[in-house]
Amino acid sequence: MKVAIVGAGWAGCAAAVEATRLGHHITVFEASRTAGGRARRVMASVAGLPVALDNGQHILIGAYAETLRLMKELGADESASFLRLPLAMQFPDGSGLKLPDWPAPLDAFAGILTAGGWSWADKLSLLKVALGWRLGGFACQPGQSVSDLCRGLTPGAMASLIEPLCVSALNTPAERASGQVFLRVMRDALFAQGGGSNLLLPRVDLNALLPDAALAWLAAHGGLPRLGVRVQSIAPAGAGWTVDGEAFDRVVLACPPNEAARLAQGSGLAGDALAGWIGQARGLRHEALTTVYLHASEARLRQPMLALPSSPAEPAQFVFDRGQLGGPAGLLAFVISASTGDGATLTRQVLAQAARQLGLIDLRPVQTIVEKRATFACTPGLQRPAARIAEGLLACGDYIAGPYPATLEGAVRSGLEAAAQLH
Ligand SMILES: O=c1ccn([C@@H]2O[C@H](COP(=O)(O)OP(=O)(O)O[C@H]3O[C@@H]([C@H](O)CO)[C@H](O)[C@H]3O)[C@@H](O)[C@H]2O)c(=O)[nH]1
Repeated sequence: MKVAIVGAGWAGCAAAVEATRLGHHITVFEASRTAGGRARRVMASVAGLPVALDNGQHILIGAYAETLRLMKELGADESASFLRLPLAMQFPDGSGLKLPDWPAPLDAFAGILTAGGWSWADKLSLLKVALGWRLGGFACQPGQSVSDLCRGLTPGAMASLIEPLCVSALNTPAERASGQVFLRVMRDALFAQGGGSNLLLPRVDLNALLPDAALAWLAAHGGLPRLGVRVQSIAPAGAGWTVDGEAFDRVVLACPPNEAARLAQGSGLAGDALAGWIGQARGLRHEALTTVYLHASEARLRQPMLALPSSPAEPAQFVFDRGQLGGPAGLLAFVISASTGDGATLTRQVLAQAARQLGLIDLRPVQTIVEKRATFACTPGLQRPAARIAEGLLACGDYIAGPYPATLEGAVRSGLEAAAQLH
């Protein structure tokens, strides 16, 4: 079939590659001049030299099987692309969780028992709550928040593990984050088999991880990536659809939910199902994510990634040493998940946080990137739109109904699923 894919973020790239592999003829329409969407390369300059940053620091975990499989299929070498480490969430003073390289779930239990800086009350409360989640099959009521799930935990265990894990994985603070989705992440991150809990820290920029290879693969397999083309309208036409007047058998909307809703609404189709889909897509709330890049040539962290104690005045929850991850020495990426406020204020706050918590007083701002609609707010009981919008019209993206929060794996899986539904 002749298929149009609107959007070349990670979901659109996955859909396009998989659909081509299944024998369809693909045209990708991407509004921007580059692929990657909300997980893309941004060029900057450090000490007068060009350097590739990311619009947001991302990490993957070993359980992201579909993303890793697709990257491999596109020719990526995992060890060149990522630094793979056992799961650790350690703070600058060395406190926090570090899993030994043991089989799950022994690694998680041993990691909790040996965590530095935690009191016995913290450890026992975590073991008890984690055991309860495991015995309950990592399930809870849809309306429960992460804070609801953690009522038995000490404030120390909340502050040093659950809150940073929750805000980094769901980009939503624990008190308003979905307990169901969080438990799925915990199951995969802390109790997965075969290296599933490993952290995969990118050594290359986000475009080099997947989107560039996907577009090159598509071009080599007869696909037509059209960059810099923002689709204005789609419309049903016989058994198929048109995209800006051009005929296709099927259309996959791989653009963000508000844009997918714009195109679906403008298609002229009517009906309760379509109105319901548009309502759900437009009803999603979003969370921002800010990455503050700072540099000082002699700055080096004790580990490539550290958790940071955070508060409204010291907003970064994590810092990554890009110098240990293939970037220039001394380049640090401070991540503020679920961020609020403007870039200038956040940069000032992070400079002060880095000086106080890391003793780094010579850091200079490189670039601050505020992604205002970085992810959907992953709240309890959230009804996410389905992949099928109407006959012959599908959607994919990190926001489509699925077990994961807004992650690269969620986006990729949704793209693969849309391709599988093309019949
Ligand atoms: O009219 C339009 C509007 C937008 N686009 C392009 O669509 C692309 C959408 O990609 P993206 O927003 O990146 O969404 P996707 O679901 O593929 O993947 C994201 O999920 C997150 C994940 O949640 C972790 O943060 C990840 O960052 C992304 O991979 C985009 O390129 C728009 O320019 C269009 O073509 N036409």
